[in-house]
Amino acid sequence: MTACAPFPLRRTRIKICGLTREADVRHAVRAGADAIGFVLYPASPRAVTPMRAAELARLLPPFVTPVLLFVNATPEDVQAGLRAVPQALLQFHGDESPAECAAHGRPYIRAARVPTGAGAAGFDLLEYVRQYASAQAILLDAHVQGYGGGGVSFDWKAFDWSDPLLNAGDRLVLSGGLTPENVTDGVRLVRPWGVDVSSGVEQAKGLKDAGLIDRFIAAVRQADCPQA
Ligand SMILES: O=C(O)c1ccccc1N[C@@H]1O[C@H](COP(=O)(O)O)[C@@H](O)[C@H]1O
Repeated sequence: MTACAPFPLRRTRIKICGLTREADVRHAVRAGADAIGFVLYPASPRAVTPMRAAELARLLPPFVTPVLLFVNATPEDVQAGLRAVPQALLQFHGDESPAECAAHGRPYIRAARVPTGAGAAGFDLLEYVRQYASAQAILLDAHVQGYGGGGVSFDWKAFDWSDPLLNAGDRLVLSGGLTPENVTDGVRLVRPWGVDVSSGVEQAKGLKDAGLIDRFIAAVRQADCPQA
């Protein structure tokens, strides 16, 4: 773990997503993850059932948040997830409208799918942030084929992160293709409230790699330390 003197000025929150195994959940928590995501999207290679998400969520100690990820799920499916993991935060990664996201009366994370390459510059992120005013967090993912978890980044330099309207309320979560190698730069540039990673800490889809998790978290902590 990187040491900062006298202490980090901020502590970027870390969510690790797409866990399917007990050992991975235990390791992510020991390593310092703040939130653990379970994918309740049957088409994902990382999908778990609500019952399996509940088994894994039972391993979480206090102050580590379970997150249930959905893609265009029916309200009944979201409710089934919440019955299984009642303390969960919701994450909507599909085409859900603000009203659909808010309909469950629960805090939720809304994933914005930012076009890759030069397309990012044409994406009105400020308008998106305004549209989802009821979201507890706006997660910035790259728009890939499928709905996410693609290990692809968008051009972080396409936006003015110093715009107080964009970064208002400390609710941005940087995601999409983060790895132990690029996350320090991403955090230093965007200064998000949190980061979310799936592919970048995996040995195979749904199977996390303890060494990569350790390196990822150390790299985030490095970004939290004031630069010399
Ligand atoms: O992980 C998935 O399979 C997934 C499926 C559908 C929507 C989102 C999904 N994962 C989320 O995508 C982002 C970026 O992931 P990656 O780090 O680029 O692999 C992240 O929020 C995952 O939680």
